[in-house]
Amino acid sequence: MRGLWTTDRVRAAEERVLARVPAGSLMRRAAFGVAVAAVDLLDGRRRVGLLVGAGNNGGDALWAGYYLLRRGIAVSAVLLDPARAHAEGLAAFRRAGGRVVDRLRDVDLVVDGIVGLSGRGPLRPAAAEHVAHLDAPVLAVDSPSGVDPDTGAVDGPAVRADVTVTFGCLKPVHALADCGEVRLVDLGLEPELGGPDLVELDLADVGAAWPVPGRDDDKYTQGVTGVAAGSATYPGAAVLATGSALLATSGMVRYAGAAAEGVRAQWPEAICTGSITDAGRVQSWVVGPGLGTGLGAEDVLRTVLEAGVPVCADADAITMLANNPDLWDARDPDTPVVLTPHDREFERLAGEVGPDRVAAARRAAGKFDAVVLLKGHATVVAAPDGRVLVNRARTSWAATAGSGDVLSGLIGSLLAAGLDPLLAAGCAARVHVLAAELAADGAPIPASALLSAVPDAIRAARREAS
Ligand SMILES: NC(=O)C1=CN([C@@H]2O[C@H](COP(=O)(O)OP(=O)(O)OC[C@H]3O[C@@H](n4cnc5c(N)ncnc54)[C@H](OP(=O)(O)O)[C@@H]3O)[C@@H](O)[C@H]2O)[C@@H](O)CC1
Ligand SMILES: Nc1ncnc2c1ncn2[C@@H]1O[C@H](COP(=O)(O)OP(=O)(O)O)[C@@H](O)[C@H]1O
Ligand SMILES: [K+]
Repeated sequence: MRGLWTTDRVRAAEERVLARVPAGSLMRRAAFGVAVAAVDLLDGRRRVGLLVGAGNNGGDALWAGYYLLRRGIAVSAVLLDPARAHAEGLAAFRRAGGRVVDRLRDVDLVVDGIVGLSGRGPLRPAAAEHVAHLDAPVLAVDSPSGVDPDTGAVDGPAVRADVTVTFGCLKPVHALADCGEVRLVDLGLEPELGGPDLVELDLADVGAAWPVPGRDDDKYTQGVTGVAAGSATYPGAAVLATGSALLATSGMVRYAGAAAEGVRAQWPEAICTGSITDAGRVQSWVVGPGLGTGLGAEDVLRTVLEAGVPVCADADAITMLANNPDLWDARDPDTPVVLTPHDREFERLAGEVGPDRVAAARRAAGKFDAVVLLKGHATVVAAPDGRVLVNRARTSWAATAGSGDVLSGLIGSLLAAGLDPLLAAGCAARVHVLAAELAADGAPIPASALLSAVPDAIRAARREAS
């Protein structure tokens, strides 16, 4: 489990540490870490260019330049705002033989010290101009400049980093945006930070939490998942959601709906019925994928919300809740609900997502007293109590029709097994991403292939945990 802290929390912790350590020592430690990473990336090559902004991020870069110069590496620096360049860092850089230049030329590595924790908005034109012409690998100091450190939002020119060296702790940008490989330099900040603002689950956490049958378990004790999905028009969604529930845990899966025949043909082990009213007892419901939004579908959603078991509401269920908020009245207030919108569904339900996806998911989770899993390359899962899990995909192969149906089945099965709804959604998202990666292995895949890779992904997670 990796914690991530927002910049205001980092600053507060830094202030407390700075009060008891010699001035400049934190910056030099940070810069030394940058220099070590730079040497590693240079792999024997010897020319480094620094892009130096107006604040301490630029100071880090200049001090890193100083350490590199002392190792015999040639370092040149562009000062984007010469009058405000970090004075001690610049003096040390010059003393060690560093050259200040107008433009970086013929370098093997670029160190991005344009802006860090105080960065807001895209790169300003002068900085953007330098970044646009880079052709060497980039090491970002603390965070890639132009990417918002608290939200990961990119709204214009930004640095694309191959490696990011950050200090003290991870910040939201490191989980929400592409920072290349992220390396953390210890500054002794940890004891001053308090609980994290966001958490990223490791595969081992997921493996440890994933339910597996014990000695005394049978098909009922592990939780029965109910799937109310699909329609005559969209039977595929039912097949995928039921299948993923079946592959995720060894408990029973019941399917209720108009796609019963198709589901039965594909999954003989699923207990299928044409109507929700005679579905039998379940410990969770997945509702929505391919269900439609007509009156019959509304009745299904109402029945599921009234059932008093945890519900994963996806796709058409979200649209129905957005169009007809009275449907919420059917829900017993103690029933946990996990909503899994993509951006357009989110907008229907709770307004525009905006650049701060974590804030948006938190807002909706509070509003609906539900866990909200906001889909995307970085998936954000927010609980009504403010806890947030983030899960960034390393590839985008999951961006294929039907892959959301697989995700909802995974969540439903974990809810049936009794996992905390936030953890259920977070674990499902992690396994979903891994299944997509394993299935794709470099080539596009349909959602059914992603589904087939779910057992391999769970196996990999459980191996990490053992
Ligand atoms: N605190 C500590 O103990 C330690 C801190 N450390 C380091 O300090 C860094 C934070 O430094 P910081 O607070 O001085 O600001 P920083 O991020 O360098 O920004 C500088 C100025 O840039 C400008 N600017 C803003 N947006 C911009 C944009 N889009 N494009 C271009 N320019 C933009 C804006 O200036 P403005 O022109 O708006 O006045 C802003 O004030 C932190 O990330 C870490 O690297 C480490 O040494 C470890 C110890
Ligand atoms: N660019 C992307 N990178 C990684 N994963 C993505 C990307 N775009 C979408 N996904 C994932 O793919 C799934 C798509 O779900 P959804 O939009 O509901 O599709 P569908 O309704 O067709 O099943 C989600 O889990 C989402 O997080
Ligand atoms: K930077």
